[in-house]
Amino acid sequence: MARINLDHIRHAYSAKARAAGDFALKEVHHEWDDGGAYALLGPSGCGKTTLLNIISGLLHPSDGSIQFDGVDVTNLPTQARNIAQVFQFPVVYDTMSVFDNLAFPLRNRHVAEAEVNRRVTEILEMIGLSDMAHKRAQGLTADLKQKISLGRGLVRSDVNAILFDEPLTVIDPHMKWVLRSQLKQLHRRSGFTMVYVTHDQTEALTFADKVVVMYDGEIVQIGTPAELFERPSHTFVGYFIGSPGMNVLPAKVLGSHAVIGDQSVALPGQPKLSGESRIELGIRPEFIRLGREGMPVTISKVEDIGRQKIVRATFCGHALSVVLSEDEEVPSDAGITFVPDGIGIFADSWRVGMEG
Ligand SMILES: Nc1ncnc2c1ncn2[C@@H]1O[C@H](COP(=O)(O)OP(=O)(O)OP(=O)(O)O)[C@@H](O)[C@H]1O
Repeated sequence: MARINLDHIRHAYSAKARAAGDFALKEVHHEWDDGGAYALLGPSGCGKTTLLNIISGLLHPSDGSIQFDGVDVTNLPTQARNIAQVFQFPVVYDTMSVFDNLAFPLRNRHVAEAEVNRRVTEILEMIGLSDMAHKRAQGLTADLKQKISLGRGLVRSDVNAILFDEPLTVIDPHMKWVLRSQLKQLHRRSGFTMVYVTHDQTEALTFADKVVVMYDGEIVQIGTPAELFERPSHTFVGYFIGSPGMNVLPAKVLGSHAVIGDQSVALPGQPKLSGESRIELGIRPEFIRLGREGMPVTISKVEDIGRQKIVRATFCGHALSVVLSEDEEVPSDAGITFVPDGIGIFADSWRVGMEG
């Protein structure tokens, strides 16, 4: 396993790139822990695959360098980086049995046959393919073939890292859930450094210890699922993580109050602003209380989603969502209050600190 250092990495697909906007991946400078489970999460086109390909060696970054355990691998091809990869679509040897497909990376490295047997049997068990061990891969369905690809990615125990690029796309929804939990368990048991690309927040939040949220070519936050939920660093994180996402309301700040329309909201401290142009107040729907008192809102819809209700409303002319538990009532003449600790102030999209 290895610690991964991304040292001032940037990438542009055009050699003429100059301005920040020309870079598909803006500067990334981070150290990822040995044995960490990281998910790269973000919408299509935000640069996840570009970053993953730089780690795997499929792509040479325009600037910066990458180290595994302090060894510079920037100029090493994929084969020399000692990594395992699982792609979005299955890569299997059709003429081989399921067992031999998994054994291939081990036999290739001259691992003793007893150890091959032990590892392959363990992984087959984990991915639920023990019964098919001696069946030929040819003719199997796409999701069974993808399980073989996953198994092959997991079978070696001497890799620097395992990289997964949207590996569950072709797996049916129930199996997706099972495999995700098994991958998490395997990570706990094995301590592999794992990097997992996805645009699905459930997949990222269940798999990873640390979620790397990317937006428009930039890493906007690296945090535990709880940190992303409780203290999003950027309005995009607030909006992208959570369902519904964080409410983002244009605001003015006066000392330790925020003014939204004709309403004044007490803040947990005084935001440290320095002349930014766009100020917003962010609050998650879970941190808004709805009752007979408080600031006036106009409710447009109440959605029942089982153990919770989502109330859609308008507050000072802005759309707002509130999450209530199923037994909470929704008064006809409702008012809202914000839980102070759930409030964040964002200047030009980035969270600002507060004093006091
Ligand atoms: N080979 C390429 N040549 C030129 N531009 C590219 C190339 N590959 C990716 N891009 C551009 O770089 C940006 C980042 O793409 P990337 O594939 O890394 O995003 P992504 O987050 O992985 O998206 P997706 O989830 O759709 O795969 C996008 O604007 C994309 O159009």
